[in-house]
Amino acid sequence: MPYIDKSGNVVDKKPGWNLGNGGGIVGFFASIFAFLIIFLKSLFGMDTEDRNEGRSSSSFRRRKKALRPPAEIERYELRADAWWWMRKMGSSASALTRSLINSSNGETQKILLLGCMASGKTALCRQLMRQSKSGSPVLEYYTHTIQNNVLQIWREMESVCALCHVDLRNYKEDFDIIAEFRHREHLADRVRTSIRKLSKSGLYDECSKKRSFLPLPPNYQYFIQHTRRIISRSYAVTEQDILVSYAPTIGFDTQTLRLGYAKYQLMELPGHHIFRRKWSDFYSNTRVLCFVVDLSELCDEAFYTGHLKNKTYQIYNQLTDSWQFTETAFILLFNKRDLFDTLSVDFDFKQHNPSATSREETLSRYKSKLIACSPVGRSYSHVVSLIKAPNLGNTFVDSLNKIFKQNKENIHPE
Ligand SMILES: Nc1nc2c(ncn2[C@@H]2O[C@H](COP(=O)(O)OP(=O)(O)OP(=O)(O)O)[C@@H](O)[C@H]2O)c(=O)[nH]1
Ligand SMILES: [Mg+2]
Repeated sequence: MPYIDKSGNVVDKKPGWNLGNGGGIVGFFASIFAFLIIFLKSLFGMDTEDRNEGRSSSSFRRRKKALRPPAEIERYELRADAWWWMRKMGSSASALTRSLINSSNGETQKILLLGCMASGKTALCRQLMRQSKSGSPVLEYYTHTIQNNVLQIWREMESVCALCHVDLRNYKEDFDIIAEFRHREHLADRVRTSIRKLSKSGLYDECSKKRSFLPLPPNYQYFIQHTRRIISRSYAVTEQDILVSYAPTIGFDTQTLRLGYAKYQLMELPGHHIFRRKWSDFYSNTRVLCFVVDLSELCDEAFYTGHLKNKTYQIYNQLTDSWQFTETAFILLFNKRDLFDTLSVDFDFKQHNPSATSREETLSRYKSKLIACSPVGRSYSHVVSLIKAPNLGNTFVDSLNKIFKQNKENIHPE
């Protein structure tokens, strides 16, 4: 269209950028793009508080930097992020759990794993991940953990020998060497030599003749039997080593579990009482709560008269009473059946409970007590040995299928 410029001449086009015929369209999209950038920046660059106070996103970034998590948390990307959210949101983790659940097109369901310390939550994750081939373990990390388990057992053997009145005078120097050693990345040669000497000494056999079960870290029989292989220079981690190893979970751990076409977010929280205070921050949006019970506690005097008395029951009872789990399905896993079978042979149940008729009866009474406080119609229970559970995947999936099928039927009644 002809256009008259400032000097009065008739020109073909309006002065400015010559964008051709498509200029209008490009300009239109450019302005939409710019608008989108500004909109997204205001959405993610500043939080509500910052927007209200009109602070710039750079001041927000500076604040975020000041809230950096400690180095040990930063090593795990997801944990660092979660840690930051917890701090930012005043310790409420609901945003994090929402983001976990909403990931992958809303298909991911959150499964919360809870239970007392060393009950077997990590073992459950390991088995499920292994059987579903959802991920592979970081072997280097496990080498360190497993060697540390062995080191710990031989350190504690010194006090076990004293307890069992076994003469250890010839090995005092070796016990001192391993007691002083701080295990960082590799075992020192002198430590390998001392542990090897102790494992050949026969001290363990003498102690186990005097007491059928020794006060040593979990699965000590396995580690004692495999000591020489595990401390050797050419040690290669095996799947069984990983399953029996123990390193208390710190913070929290999440894994994505794939079972068939379904995807689940497994979230394990540590069982130590210090961390249990923080459990409730992670309750929201839990579809399934899997509570792991350590059956070997039944063969411990502390279960009847000491610190373990009613502990697991009370924790589970509180969970089932929580308003945040009114729609949550419960899976109760009675774990360490193998250990219960071994320990219960020599354990005098009658001494602690005169009405106990047999070990099986004690076990079933304990199960009934916990099942009785589980919510009706949405609870499932299984007795398992998580370290020897070739069909765990199927058992677990069975319960999950029932839970999700029921949920579907409730949402879409036919
Ligand atoms: N014998 C036996 N040991 C088991 C079984 N399940 C777990 N364990 C062992 O018990 C120890 C503790 O298991 P974890 O799974 O790490 O315990 P956790 O509940 O995650 O403990 P925290 O992270 O401290 O809360 C490990 O050495 C496991 O190998 C089982 O069925 N039988
Ligand atoms: Mg754990």
